[in-house]
Amino acid sequence: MIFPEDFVWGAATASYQIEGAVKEDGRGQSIWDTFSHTPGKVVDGDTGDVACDHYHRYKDDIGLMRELRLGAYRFSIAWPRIQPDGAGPVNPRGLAFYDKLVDELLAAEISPYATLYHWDLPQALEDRGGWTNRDTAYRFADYAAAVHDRLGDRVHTWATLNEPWVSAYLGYGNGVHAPGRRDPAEAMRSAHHLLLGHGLAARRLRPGTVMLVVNSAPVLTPAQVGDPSAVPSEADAAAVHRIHALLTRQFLDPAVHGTYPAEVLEAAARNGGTEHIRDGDLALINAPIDLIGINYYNPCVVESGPGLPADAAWPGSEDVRFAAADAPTTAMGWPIVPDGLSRLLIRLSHDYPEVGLMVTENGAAFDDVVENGRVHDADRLAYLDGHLREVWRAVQAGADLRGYLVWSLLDNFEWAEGYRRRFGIVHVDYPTQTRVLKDSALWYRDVIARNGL
Ligand SMILES: N=[N+]=NCCCCNC(=O)[C@@H]1[C@H]2[C@H](O)[C@@H](O)[C@H](O)[C@@H](CO)[C@@H]12
Repeated sequence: MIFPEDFVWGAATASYQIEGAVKEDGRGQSIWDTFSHTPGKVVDGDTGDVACDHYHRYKDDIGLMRELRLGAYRFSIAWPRIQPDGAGPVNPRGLAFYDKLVDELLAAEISPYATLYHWDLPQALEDRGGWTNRDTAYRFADYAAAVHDRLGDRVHTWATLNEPWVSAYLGYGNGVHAPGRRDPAEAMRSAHHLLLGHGLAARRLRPGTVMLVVNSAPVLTPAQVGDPSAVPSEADAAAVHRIHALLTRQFLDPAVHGTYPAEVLEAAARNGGTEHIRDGDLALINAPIDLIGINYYNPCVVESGPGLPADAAWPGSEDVRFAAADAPTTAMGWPIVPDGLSRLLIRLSHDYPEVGLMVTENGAAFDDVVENGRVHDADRLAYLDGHLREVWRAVQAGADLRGYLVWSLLDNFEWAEGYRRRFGIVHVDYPTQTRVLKDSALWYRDVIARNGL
């Protein structure tokens, strides 16, 4: 299975998950600093205070990327390093870190892909309402412009947001993520303002290549997981349609087509109203973009039935029951369904033919053991192999798929799960900060070398 000649192979990380140095060089506090230091929010009371100490070790980490022959490295920029209070003058020492990071990547012949927002909102903006406050969208656009002014001569691929669904519905809906608020109306307002920020920022990142990165999944009934030809009941088909609208179309329809699905407008009307959606907003959100970044881990399995009554993560899903998949699971409890990725990519390439696609995250957490300086992570290697075969199938089926970025380069701070969940193809021993290439990394290096499986 050989991929197109210009297919991009890479890896992805995010600032709060790997950098550490949370008080260094003028960095301001983010909502994840606040959240992780709030007792009970993160497993084992873990925080991103040190993480992988990438802020100080980035040159060695880029050396590992070069050893793996990565063509691209997707990282995120910590807004609180650039504008400690989320607005106003740029902090030169904060920007200087990313300036050096980019130069080191280019010297290693690795293309820098920068994500502007991977969840570490400046706390000062949250103190003024965060993403429930429309003004935050405008602050985000100013921040994006300031970073692009400095790095845009060398960074040519930009992601505005990482997974606005997670930011809105886990941050403001069920409170599992920072800032830990639990209000479905606030979650829906936040989703809209995140999209507004995306649209405003996208216009200020040209002439770069601009993408919106979403967590997406094929929404399937239990029967469809193993049998794509299974025909759902009318009620189950309605449940599938609704969740696909809430999870994926809520973000891609506005961004690519300048429209909201009726299901989203109805859910908003029943959860706080739609006053926050002002005339002209959809035109602002619908800024031209080049790529959709797809973060895929597992399918979303649903059927009709009593919904999760107070689950503010899914307002508008009252008559949908989330079901288990008949499949093995990763250490996160997420079902392993490789063909879910090809089914998703082919569906999205049909629904949004105007834009290209890139797999911007795909990977798996499994418990790792270091033995004799090696990590034989056969489960992770099998997960990646199986999913890459599906990526290849999607390309063969005609999807305009530009590349694949594995999540993640390094074991890192896995949000509310802390450090106990390891997604890296490179093992990190946190007490010593020693890096070890796992078997999956050695395998991935060979995949890149032969441009295929
Ligand atoms: N209800 N519910 N649904 C929960 C769906 C959440 C899916 N999680 C992701 O996609 C996150 C993405 C993130 O970019 C990265 O920063 C995370 O480390 C990985 C691994 O967790 C994935």
